[in-house]
Formats: sequence, structure tokens, C-alpha cells
Amino acid sequence: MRVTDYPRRAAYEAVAAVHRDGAYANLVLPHVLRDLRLHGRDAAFATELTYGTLRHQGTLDAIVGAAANRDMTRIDPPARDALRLGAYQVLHTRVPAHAAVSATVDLVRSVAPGATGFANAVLREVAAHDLDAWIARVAPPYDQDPVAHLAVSDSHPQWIVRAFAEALGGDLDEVTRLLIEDNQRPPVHLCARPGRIDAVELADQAGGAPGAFSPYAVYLPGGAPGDLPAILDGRAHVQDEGSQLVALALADAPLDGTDERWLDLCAGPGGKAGLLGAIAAERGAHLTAIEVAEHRARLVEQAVRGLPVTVLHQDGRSDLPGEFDRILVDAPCTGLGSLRRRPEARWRRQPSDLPPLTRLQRELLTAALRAARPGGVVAYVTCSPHLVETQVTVTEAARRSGVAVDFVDARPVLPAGMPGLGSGPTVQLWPHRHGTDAMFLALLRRG
Ligand SMILES: C[S@@+](CC[C@H](N)C(=O)[O-])C[C@H]1O[C@@H](n2cnc3c(N)ncnc32)[C@H](O)[C@@H]1O
Repeated sequence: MRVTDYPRRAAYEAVAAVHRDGAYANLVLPHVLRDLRLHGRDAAFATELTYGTLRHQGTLDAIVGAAANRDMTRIDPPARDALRLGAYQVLHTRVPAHAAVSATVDLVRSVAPGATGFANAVLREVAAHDLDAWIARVAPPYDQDPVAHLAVSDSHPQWIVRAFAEALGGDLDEVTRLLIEDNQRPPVHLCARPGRIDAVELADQAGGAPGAFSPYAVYLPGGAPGDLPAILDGRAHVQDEGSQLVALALADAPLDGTDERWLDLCAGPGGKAGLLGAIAAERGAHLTAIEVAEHRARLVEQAVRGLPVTVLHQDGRSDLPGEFDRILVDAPCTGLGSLRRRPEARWRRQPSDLPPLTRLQRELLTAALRAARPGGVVAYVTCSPHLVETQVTVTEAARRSGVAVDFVDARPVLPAGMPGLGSGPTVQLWPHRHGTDAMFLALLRRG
């Protein structure tokens, strides 16, 4: 393989590892880039190819399958992944079609030698039409079946498009904007830890800009923020602005009486515990952070070093240590609200994931409601907008908890002037409305 093709080779290795080994792109790609010694523009191109191909896989598969005149499942995995990468370059990048085709054929020659001629013919057919023309050919007509059309045109499984449409009240224009946003490279957000560094100073140091909503958010134009001094010494951490906002909403929810004992029931890896711990330090409160997975409990310990936080490695559904004034339930969920950040997640998640997750969510929220002192506040949070994980879980847990529960309107607790917060009392944030992950927030007060 020519040296100039190492970025494509890297993207192929990463995409193949995702499909073959169940790898996560964000974890495997850095290893591949290191092994192939790719930096700078080559690494950026390999990253763009990997993430873009995985995000657009639904659309690409429909097109490649049509161009090959056979179902994608009948193409051997190495040739299949190489064709996806080639089609991505042809249809979604500025790489000239002839260069994309010949580079992909070179790649196929090394990973699936018997399929070289086939790959050449299929990619030439792909390159014979532009993306819009292909979508018109392969997607069901929008006016007959808009969900099926959007699933192909904007590369999401149908069940996810349907779930988004339900959460957005059936507004298909908004659904389309959301799907388009899910296919973009997400910005990196930092959180300037209260009392440690302010957002303006962090923005200056990082070459970013202060966020629109969270007073602690900084937007970065790109790059890897891990080596910033403020991150290395614990004054800041990487965190989506929506995650900051829901944690802040718990800290700022109105409360009568004592306000010293805070609980984070699902703390790993510790993003929200880091922010809440920094606020607790300023207010003289103490946070207990619970996490059931041992390695994630260790990550929480690292994230809260120097803060008034006790980390407990245990199941959050039982033996909670006493009564609390404020409790965060950042529940395990499908993660459908952060598909921008995990390009393969949409193809891995299945509707069958929902029943066990929603049971766990109900049990964790019930345990939290029972552990809140009378008058205490519980924030239930998911990074999924799926109604079954949001409204249904909250309503069911409140009904079955055996304690009196009132909803607190979450909208006035969020920063003034935030648009698109709906009719309350719960709040759903959206990538296309707020530039955040699609975080859900319900604030509940124990009677
Ligand atoms: C959405 S993540 C929390 C993210 C975290 N709050 C943050 O901001 O970094 C959910 C966490 O709940 C943990 N978890 C799952 N079941 C649990 C249980 N029964 N008790 C406590 N934690 C649990 C998972 O291991 C996972 O780390």
C-alpha cells in the first residue's frame, strides 16, 4: 500500500474493528492512528472517514447494496467495510470520485483480493450519481412513509426516527433537523469547575469561547483537550453543556430547610459528580457518589479528587446511607441523545434494550425518592429523549414509590432566556435546538 493511503488504511482498520470486534470507534481509532504513526492532517482525514462512514452507514448501505444489486449482508465483511468507506468518500467528501475509487480498489486488493473487480464496478456505479439522486432512488418516498424515508436519507434506524418523532410531538421538520445534527461532528465542551477557574479564563487558555447557557461551559473549536493544563490539574473537565445544565438544575432547585447532604446515585465516570462536588465545596455541602461498576467507581474517585465527595462502590437500589437533601439520578439509558458522539451506537442499540433499562431506571428513581428527606429534591436525568425512558419512567416511579411526590417546574431553574424548553414541568434539551446532547430532566420533590 502506498504511504499516502495510510489514512484510509487506518479508517478501514477502525471501521472493521467496530464491526468485527464490537469495538468503540472513539477507543479503537487512537490505537490505530498510533500504530500507523499518523498525525496532523492524515490523522484528521482518517478520523473523518471513520466517523463519517459509521454515522452514514444506513444511507451508504442502501446505496452500495443498490449499486451492487445485492444485499449488503451477502458481501464479505472486509469488502463491505472497504466499499462503505469508498462510497462515503465519493458521496460525502471533496475527494475526487476517481481518486476515491482507485484508492478504495487498492485497499480492497489488500484486504479482500478476490473482490477487487467487484469493488471497482460497484464504486463506479456509486459515483455515477450524486447523493440526492441516490436517495431519490433508494429511499421510500417521503410522502408515503416519512419515517422510512428519513431513516435512509439521514442514516438512523427506523425505530430511533420514530422515537424522536414521538418525543418531538410528531414535528417531522424538527426530526429532520435533529437527524442532520446527529450526523455532524459534535463540538467539544469543557466545564470550568466553579471556584477553580472561570469560563472566560478557561476559554482564553483553551482558545475556545464561553458557552451560551451554562456559566461554566466553554466551547472548543476542535482538537484534543486532554493536555490542557486546566484539565490536567483538575480545574476543568470535558463535559457536554447539557450535562452541566441538568447537574446545575439539581444544585439550584428551590429547597426549604437543610441543604448539606447531596447524593449522586449513578456517578460513573464522574462528570456530574465533578461539577456537583465543586459546587458543594463552595456551599459547604457534601456529596456522596454511588457507582455499581468498580472500574467506574475508580474513575469517579479520580474525577472528584480534592472535592468534598465520598465515593461508594455499591448498587444504588439498596442500603442507601441515610436521607439526602438533593439527589441526582443520572440513570443508565440507551444514550439516544448523544448519537453525535458515538457514531456506531445507533446501529448497536435495539428496541429490546428498553425493557431491562426502564426497569432499572424505575428502581433507581424509586430508591432515590425514598432516600430523599421530606421536602428534598430529586433530579431524574437521561441522555435519551425516548419517552419510555423519560416521561413513562418518571410517572411510573412516582406512582409506585409509596411516597408523596410533586413535580417541580424545571424550566425556571435553567438559565434565563433558554429557548425551546416546552410546556414543562420536565425539560428536554436537543442538539438541534440547544447545541447540547438530548438530555432529559425531571425535578421531583418528596412531600
Ligand atoms: C449515565 S451513566 C452516569 C454518568 C455520570 N453521572 C456522569 O455524569 O459522568 C450511568 C451510570 O450508572 C451506573 N449504574 C448502573 N446501574 C447502577 C446501579 N444499580 N447502581 C448504581 N449505579 C448504577 C452505570 O455503571 C453508569 O456508570
